[in-house]
Amino acid sequence: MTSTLSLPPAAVRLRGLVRRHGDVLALGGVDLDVAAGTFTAVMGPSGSGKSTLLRCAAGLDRPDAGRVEVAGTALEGLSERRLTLLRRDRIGFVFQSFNLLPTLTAAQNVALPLRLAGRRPARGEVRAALARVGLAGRERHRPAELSGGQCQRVALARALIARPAVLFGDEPTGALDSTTGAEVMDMLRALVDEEGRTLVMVTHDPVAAARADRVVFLVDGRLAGELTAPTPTAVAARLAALRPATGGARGEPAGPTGPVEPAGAVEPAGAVGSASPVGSAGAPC
Ligand SMILES: Nc1ncnc2c1ncn2[C@@H]1O[C@H](COP(=O)(O)OP(=O)(O)OP(=O)(O)O)[C@@H](O)[C@H]1O
Repeated sequence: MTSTLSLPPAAVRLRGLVRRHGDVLALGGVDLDVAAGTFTAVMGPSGSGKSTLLRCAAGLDRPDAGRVEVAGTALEGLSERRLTLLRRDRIGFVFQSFNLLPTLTAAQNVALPLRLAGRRPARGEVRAALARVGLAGRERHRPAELSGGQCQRVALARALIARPAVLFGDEPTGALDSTTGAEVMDMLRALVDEEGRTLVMVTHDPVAAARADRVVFLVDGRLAGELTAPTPTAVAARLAALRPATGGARGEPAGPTGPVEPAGAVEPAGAVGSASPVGSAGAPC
């Protein structure tokens, strides 16, 4: 038996991950391990491949080469059906846009992944999930009756209801004002500290990234270092140091060695918290 096999599996293990979008090399061979029960932030200039990395790691996108393991299960070679089941049962996802179904109440939105799995929620399960994110008493509210921060909390409760092995977040506070975003970050941090959840989050915000245990940096689809025990100042300084090499600040295309196309909005069509592709009828609050 090799020493690798004797180690407990990482919650997420990426090896040699390559993903092309046409002529664009979005990921150029990424190796990354995420330990269970930790909070990892992914940062980098616009177009550096952060969303692509997250989507591949969460089984929402298939890499062209390389290996993805989530909670010890290798994703390559899984049929679409088995991949869908894995996403449904083992992976949670929250996005910048909350993707709540506007005609459903908060409780119905949270229960949706269970319903889609053919499971009736246990008595009190949905109520408890909403209470966990500070929304006790809001069960019957529809998204239009909730603030943006409350909608993101509903999305969070929905992502967690099936108790996924890993929660992925793609700029989960990106649509929120700083105070509300900080509240959501408090909640995410508490999920790791108090419940041992594993969280991997893409963000552009050094303050949000500094809530993580570890920040990994991507440039031109490749890992470009990491920070442990990050502070906002250290994260911002590292980001600033990355930018000259890649041609500019956020929103500018990467430099000559980088991707040749402008960054596209990578909206995860149809994802509703559990990473199951179950329709895209959700609308922001
Ligand atoms: N579906 C797609 N089709 C074509 N090109 C794509 C697609 N998705 C991503 N890309 C390209 O791949 C590269 C990486 O994109 P990605 O969205 O992963 O970067 P990012 O770091 O998340 O960017 P941002 O911070 O702007 O969201 C970019 O050049 C982008 O334009």
